[in-house]
Amino acid sequence: MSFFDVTSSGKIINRFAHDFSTIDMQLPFALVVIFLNSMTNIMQIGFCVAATPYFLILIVPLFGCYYYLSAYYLLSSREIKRLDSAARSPMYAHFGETLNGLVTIRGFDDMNRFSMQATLLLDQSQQVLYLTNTTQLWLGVMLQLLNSIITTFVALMAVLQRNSASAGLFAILLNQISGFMNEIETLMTSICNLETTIVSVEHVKEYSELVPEAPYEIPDSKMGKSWPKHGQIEFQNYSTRYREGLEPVLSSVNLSICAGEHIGIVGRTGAGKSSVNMALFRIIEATDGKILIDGVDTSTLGLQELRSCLTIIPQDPFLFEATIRANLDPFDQHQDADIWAALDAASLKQYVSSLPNGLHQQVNNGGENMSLGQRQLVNLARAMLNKNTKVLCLDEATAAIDIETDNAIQRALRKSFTGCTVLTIAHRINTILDSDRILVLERGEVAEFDKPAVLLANQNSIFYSLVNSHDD
Ligand SMILES: Nc1ncnc2c1ncn2[C@@H]1O[C@H](COP(=O)(O)OP(=O)(O)OP(=O)(O)O)[C@@H](O)[C@H]1O
Repeated sequence: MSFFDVTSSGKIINRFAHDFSTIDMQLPFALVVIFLNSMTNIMQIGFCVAATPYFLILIVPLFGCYYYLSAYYLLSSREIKRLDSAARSPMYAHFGETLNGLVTIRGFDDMNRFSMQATLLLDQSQQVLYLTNTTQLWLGVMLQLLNSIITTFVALMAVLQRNSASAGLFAILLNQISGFMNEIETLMTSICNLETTIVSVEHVKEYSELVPEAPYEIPDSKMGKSWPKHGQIEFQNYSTRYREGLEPVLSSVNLSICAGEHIGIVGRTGAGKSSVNMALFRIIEATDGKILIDGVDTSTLGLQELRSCLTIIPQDPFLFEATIRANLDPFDQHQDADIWAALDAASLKQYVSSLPNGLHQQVNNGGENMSLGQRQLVNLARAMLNKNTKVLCLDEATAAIDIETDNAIQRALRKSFTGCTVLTIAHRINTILDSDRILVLERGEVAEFDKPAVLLANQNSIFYSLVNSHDD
């Protein structure tokens, strides 16, 4: 995930669009042109040398000049290619962001600003094309200059050798030299193109060497489908951070959560509440210590095995571009009756029944055609369908829902997930007051962890002050 944190979407689109198209379309073409032109050049040089051995005198300085010119040209063209790639990324990123935010942009009547910015970014990316064309023109002019010098040299030789060589032979030689120059020019441009297209190969290679997540599957894993049986969670001296070089977001956390316990997690913004879920699902890996679920160290499991056994309703509800049914049951494992029951428990039955296509109503990309609250409820219903889960994480899952529906959902959650270990990050503190224990986090450390009544009895506790500040 740290890769996506630090890499813009425009940069990724650029790699998959521009760099791949360069490798697919230009690279093979450049290779073929280089091969064909080299063969033609060798034959032409052979012919010229056979016609007059004086041509050999020209070859060494000629290649010296070509070498110097191509090295000089390549220095700039390589950098220009990099600039070209860098100038395209903001354009792609802007385009993607505009598509995602179309509704908001139209809502704020800000179309002009976005279209002007798009034009500006397009212009900026085209400026580099101008540089590419001018450097190529420069190379063409220099090569033509060399061509004229050599042609003049051969013509001079023809005058000097007018008594010993035939005019016809020199006419053929001059003709060959002009052809040779054209071929050399194409060859050099192709070598330079090859060098610059290699930058795209470099880019793709860089991505192919990124360090991947931990293995999805561990061969011969002995966990089986019944794990976890109880849902007991233990953090042992656990520390983690989002990326190398950043401060830890959880430090030396020691917690023991019993099977079936309901834990409310509170703390100020940025205290590390969501990071607990990230750590449980191994979206971020431990820098120290470990997490045990039913006595099994989660770092020894395959990611697929671990994540499919836990259930989360995240802060940002995620919906696929598919029907409501496919969103609730992506692997088509449940009967319609179970899906309706889950929708009923999540207070969504009435809404889905009122839709023209019911369960088969299409959901737009990211759930754009639903309100945030409805998206959260669909996520909730999806979790409720997964009755076998033993660990449920709720990350401010009902933040966008009105209080009445929230209360109904809290009741439904308790009913649907009896016997499950539930970790709830609460937006409304009253929804976690009846938890078995409350975990208060402060700057990534466990500040308090006890029964709500015990924490509320202590007027100096952070939880006490949080509850009272909410009452205000
Ligand atoms: N993707 C990320 N990359 C780097 N740092 C991050 C990332 N996500 C969160 N953090 C940092 O980690 C710390 C803990 O964040 P976390 O989201 O766990 O806090 P939180 O208590 O859930 O906050 P909130 O109540 O606002 O959701 C914060 O300082 C935050 O800036």
